[in-house]
Amino acid sequence: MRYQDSMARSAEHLRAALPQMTRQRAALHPISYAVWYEHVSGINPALSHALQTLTRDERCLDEAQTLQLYQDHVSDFNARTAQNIGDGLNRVLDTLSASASLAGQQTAGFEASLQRWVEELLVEAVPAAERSGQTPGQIVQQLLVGTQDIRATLQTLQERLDGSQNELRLLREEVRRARADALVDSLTGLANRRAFEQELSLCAASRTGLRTQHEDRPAEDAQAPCLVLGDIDFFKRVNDSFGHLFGDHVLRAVAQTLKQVARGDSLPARVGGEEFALLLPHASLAQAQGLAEQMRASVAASRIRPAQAQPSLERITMSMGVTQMTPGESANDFFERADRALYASKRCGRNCVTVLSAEAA
Ligand SMILES: Nc1nc2c(ncn2[C@@H]2O[C@H](COP(=O)(O)OP(=O)(O)OP(=O)(O)O)[C@@H](O)[C@H]2O)c(=O)[nH]1
Repeated sequence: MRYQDSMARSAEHLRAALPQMTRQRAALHPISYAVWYEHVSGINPALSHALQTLTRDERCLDEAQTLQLYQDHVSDFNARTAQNIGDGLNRVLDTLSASASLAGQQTAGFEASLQRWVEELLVEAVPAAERSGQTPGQIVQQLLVGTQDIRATLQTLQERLDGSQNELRLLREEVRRARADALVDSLTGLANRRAFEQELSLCAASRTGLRTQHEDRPAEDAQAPCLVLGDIDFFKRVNDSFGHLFGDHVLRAVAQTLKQVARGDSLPARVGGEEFALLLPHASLAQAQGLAEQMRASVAASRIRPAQAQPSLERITMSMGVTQMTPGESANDFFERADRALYASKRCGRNCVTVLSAEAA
């Protein structure tokens, strides 16, 4: 077995790993848990060496580097085990928490028994004094001092257990936050690709079993999942001309616009470097097209500029693709059609919206 640490030791490693993991660009998920767990526990020197090289000079690991480290150095660590580490952490916490509380109860029980013994011993003290040659007062005194010592020790133990429980609560909170962070894009605060894919799968799952009445001609639906994909035009040029930091600023501004366009039940997400999505679980194609057009126009009308006026900067624009899921369609096919619609907009000169229905595809 690869991991032979006790539960207490595992919790210690995870506790050491979490703060380091949260400083990286890569989100927290079972693969990054696996990489950082192996590093902090010191069981994988080759991995530690590679990881330290990549994070030298305060550099942060991104998704691709984390995945590469995992593939290169955590070879016999399969995805299932990785998932177990994430889930297992909570089990470790539960067990530790239960042990701490049980020890607390046992301590209280022991203290009650001790009190009872002391009382019984006091009844026996006079005959015992006769045998030992000590006065009853001396024996009672010894018992009292001994009891106080034990009580003080128990008190210290109880305080330590309380402290541990507090630490466990904090650790649990960190894990909860880390889990939530794993679904959020750290640059824009939008749902990330993972969260988006989860939601997309749910949409597809909710439609399995549905079949079109006319198999050869999928009907448009007034309330089916629709997808709007948007990609910033010539973003490389923006980065190259005004720097990566300004590029990041543009990404945040576009994300903000997407949030404003999103409706109550829709999911705005950043699904790639400069690619965004708006997943609408229940909409008509015309409604999705309307939102895509609103998004395109808002970005084109916005005045996203670097701090110093840059007359050479053209306005930022986006190309958009829109489609609707057909009954029983896979998430992949649905996404690919939206992507084809988006690239049709790029080919048509950018800064426009293309709608591609399954019928037309
Ligand atoms: N600033 C910044 N740039 C990023 C980020 N992620 C990806 N990019 C950049 O996005 C650019 C994408 O460029 P391309 O895929 O060539 O596309 P484009 O220049 O937008 O051209 P078209 O899509 O064809 O209009 C690359 O320069 C990436 O480095 C990020 O998080 N921040």
